[in-house]
Amino acid sequence: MFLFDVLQRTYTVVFPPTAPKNDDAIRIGLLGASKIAPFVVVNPAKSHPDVIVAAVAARDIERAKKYAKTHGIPIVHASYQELIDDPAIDAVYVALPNGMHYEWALRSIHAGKHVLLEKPSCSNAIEAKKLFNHPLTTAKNAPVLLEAFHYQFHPGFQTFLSEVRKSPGAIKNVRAEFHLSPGILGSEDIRFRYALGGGCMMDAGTYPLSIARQILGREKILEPIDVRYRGVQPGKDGRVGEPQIDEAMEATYRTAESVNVHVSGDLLHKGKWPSFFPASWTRALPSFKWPKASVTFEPVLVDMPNGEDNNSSQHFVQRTLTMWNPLIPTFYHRIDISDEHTLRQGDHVTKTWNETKYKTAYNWPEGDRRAAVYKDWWTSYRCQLEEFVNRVKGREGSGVWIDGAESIAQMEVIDRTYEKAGLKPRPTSTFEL
Ligand SMILES: NC(=O)C1=CN([C@@H]2O[C@H](COP(=O)(O)OP(=O)(O)OC[C@H]3O[C@@H](n4cnc5c(N)ncnc54)[C@H](OP(=O)(O)O)[C@@H]3O)[C@@H](O)[C@H]2O)C=CC1
Ligand SMILES: O=C1OC[C@@H](O)[C@H](O)[C@H]1O
Repeated sequence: MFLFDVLQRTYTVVFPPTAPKNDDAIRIGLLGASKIAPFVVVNPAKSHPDVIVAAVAARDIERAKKYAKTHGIPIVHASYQELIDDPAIDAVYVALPNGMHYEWALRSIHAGKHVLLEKPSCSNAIEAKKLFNHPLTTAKNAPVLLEAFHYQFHPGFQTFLSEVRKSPGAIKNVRAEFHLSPGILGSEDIRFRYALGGGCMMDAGTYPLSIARQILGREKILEPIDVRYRGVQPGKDGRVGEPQIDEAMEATYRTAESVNVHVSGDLLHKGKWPSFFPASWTRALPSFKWPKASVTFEPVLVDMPNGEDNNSSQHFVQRTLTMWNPLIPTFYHRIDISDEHTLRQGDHVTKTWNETKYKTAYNWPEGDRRAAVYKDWWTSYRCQLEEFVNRVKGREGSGVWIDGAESIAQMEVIDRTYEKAGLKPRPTSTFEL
C-alpha cells in the first residue's frame, strides 16, 4: 500500500489532471527560460483552473521560442521588459539569478503585475528592505508579491510546525540541513557566481535557515556564533572558483533564549559514506542525504506512568521532533515524534525508555475545510500556486503566507552569516525606481 501510494502520487505529479480554465484565469508570464519554471509554475498550472502560463521571455528569443514550444506557452517576448509591459499578462514568475530578483520584481510591480519571486527574495537585506518597503509594494491595492518558499505551503510542513507548537518543554536545539548531490548543478551554474547572488547560503542553505526560523518563530533573532564554509577550489570540476563563493556552509546560531541552531547546506555533497569504506575511496564520490529538520525540547516533569507509582520518583520526558524530507514532501516525508522517558530518584536514573510515533500529512486533517480543496498528490509548488492565486483573487486561502517582513528578516540573517564567515554579503543592485 505504501509503495502504491508513493507511485500513485508521483504519477499524478508528473501527469496531473488538466483543469478547464476559467474566463478570468490569471495569465502568468515567465521571466527567463529557467530550468525550475516547469516544476514551480508550468506543471502545477495544468491542474489549476485559474492559471494560464501565457508567456515567456528570454535573453535569446530563439531560446524562448524553443522553450515556449516545449511547454506549450503561446506568447514569446524578446526581452523581460517587453513581457512585463504586455497588458495581456497579469502576473510574473521571476526565476532569474538571485542578483536580478530585486530589479525585476520591482520593475514588474511597477508595471502592475503580481509577482511570484524565487527564493532568496533578493541579494541581501538592503535590497529586500527596498523591495518590500517600496511605496509601490506597500500601497493599498499593490500587486501581490510572494517569496517562493514553497515548502511552507505543504500541509506536511505545517503539520510538523503544529507538532512543534504543541510539544511539551521549551525548544533547546534546532538542526536543519539540505545537501545537494553532485551532478545536479553544472560547472557554469548561477550558484557559483558572486555577481549573480550565488553561494550555498543563498541556495541550498537558505532552506534549512528558513526552516529553523519557522520553527523558532520569526521574532527570534539568530546570532551566528560559528560559521564555516567550503570554498570552490579553482579548476576543480571545471568551476571558476570565485573567492566569495561558499560551495557548502555550516552555521551555528544562538538566540537570546539560548537556543542552539545548527544549519547546514551543501551544493556538492561528497564523500559522506559509511566508515567501513576507506575514506580514500569515497572522498570524491557523490553522496546522498535526505533533507531533514529536527527540534529537541528541554525535558519536562510529567505525571508518573501507570504501574510506576513511586512517590519518591520523578518522571521526565524529553521530546525530539524530526521531519524527513520537508522540501519535496509529496513523494514521501515522515514526522517522527520521539519521547525519551526517564524515571529519577534524586540524581539517580532508575529507568529509561523511548516511545516514537510517526506521522505523515499529504493533506490537511480530515474535516478541515482545506482538505476538501487540496489533493494528496499536490507538490509544495502546487500548494504555493494555490495560495498565490487565492491572494491575487482575494480569497480566504489556507492561512499560510510569507510576508515582506519575513523575507527581509531571512535576508538579514543570511547577511550576518556571510559576515561571520568572513565573506561579503552578496552585492547590492544599483537599480532604483
Ligand atoms: N523553488 C525551487 O525549488 C527552486 C528555486 N530556484 C531558484 O530559481 C532561480 C533560477 O534558478 P534555475 O532555474 O536553477 O536557474 P537557471 O540558470 O535555469 O535559470 C536562470 C535564468 O536566469 C536568466 N538569466 C538572466 N541573466 C542571466 C545571467 N547573467 N546568467 C545566467 N542566467 C541568466 C536565464 O534566462 P534566459 O532564459 O533569459 O537566458 C535563465 O533562464 C534562482 O533564484 C534559484 O534560487 C532554483 C531551483 C529550485
Ligand atoms: O529546491 C531547490 O533545490 C536545488 C537548489 O539548487 C535550488 O535552488 C533549490 O530551490
